[in-house]
Amino acid sequence: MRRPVIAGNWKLNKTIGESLDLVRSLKPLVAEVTEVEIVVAPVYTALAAVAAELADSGIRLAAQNCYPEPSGAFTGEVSPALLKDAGCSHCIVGHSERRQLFGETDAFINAKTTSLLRAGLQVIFCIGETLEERESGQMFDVLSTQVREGLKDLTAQQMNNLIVAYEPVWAIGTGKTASNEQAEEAHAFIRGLLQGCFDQETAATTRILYGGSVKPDNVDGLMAQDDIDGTLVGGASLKAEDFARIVKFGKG
Ligand SMILES: O=C(CO)COP(=O)(O)O
Repeated sequence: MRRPVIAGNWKLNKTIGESLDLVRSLKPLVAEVTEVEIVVAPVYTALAAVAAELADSGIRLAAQNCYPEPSGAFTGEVSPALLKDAGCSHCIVGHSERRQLFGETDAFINAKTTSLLRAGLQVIFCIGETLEERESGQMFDVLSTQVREGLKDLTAQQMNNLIVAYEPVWAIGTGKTASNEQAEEAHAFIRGLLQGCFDQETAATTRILYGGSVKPDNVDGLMAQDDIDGTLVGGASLKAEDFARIVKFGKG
């Protein structure tokens, strides 16, 4: 049984005060939900304040990025241990915005993933193809490379602390969600890749989230798919009511 995960990636949005307002609104709306792992990812500067606000809730805290080195002359960077110190249990890596805007490679994402796992954090590992890659028939090759290179040298045991997020780049922030069938096809393929890289049990137990224009009105169909174990939500996670509805998927 894979426990569903609904994660909100707030990206570069919200002051500390606005972040606190959002979690204060969210907490009572999802207080009864126990069967879903709920995660929110504010900006770095709001992490510690949000962690304190979440202490009496089951909602978990993620960072949106990290740097793989533990300390040293890396101006402007934040290590996994410092994220843990700020109250994070999770960290997102490999988001397409970081791959595209900041030139992050699979090798760098692999270094971050390894470092986070060593520090005892849960990793939300993002992959996904662009529209051009999909339309030119490269989607499966792209996903395969991202999985193989990004998860290189990890053990099956480490995979217990890793969640994959499939986010087709063409569906992010565009309002164009992948159809249920398109998403399921990619998720089933990714599960097959995990079996090839690790073993059958790892493939069967790893949660694979879908991300890209997830909204209250499309989450139920996505979550009804066999290989979709949760969602990574951008825009709709910035409104407490919308995010709470997504957390309560399938309950109309
Ligand atoms: O990138 C995303 C989550 O990481 C998805 O963003 P949107 O839900 O705004 O499309």
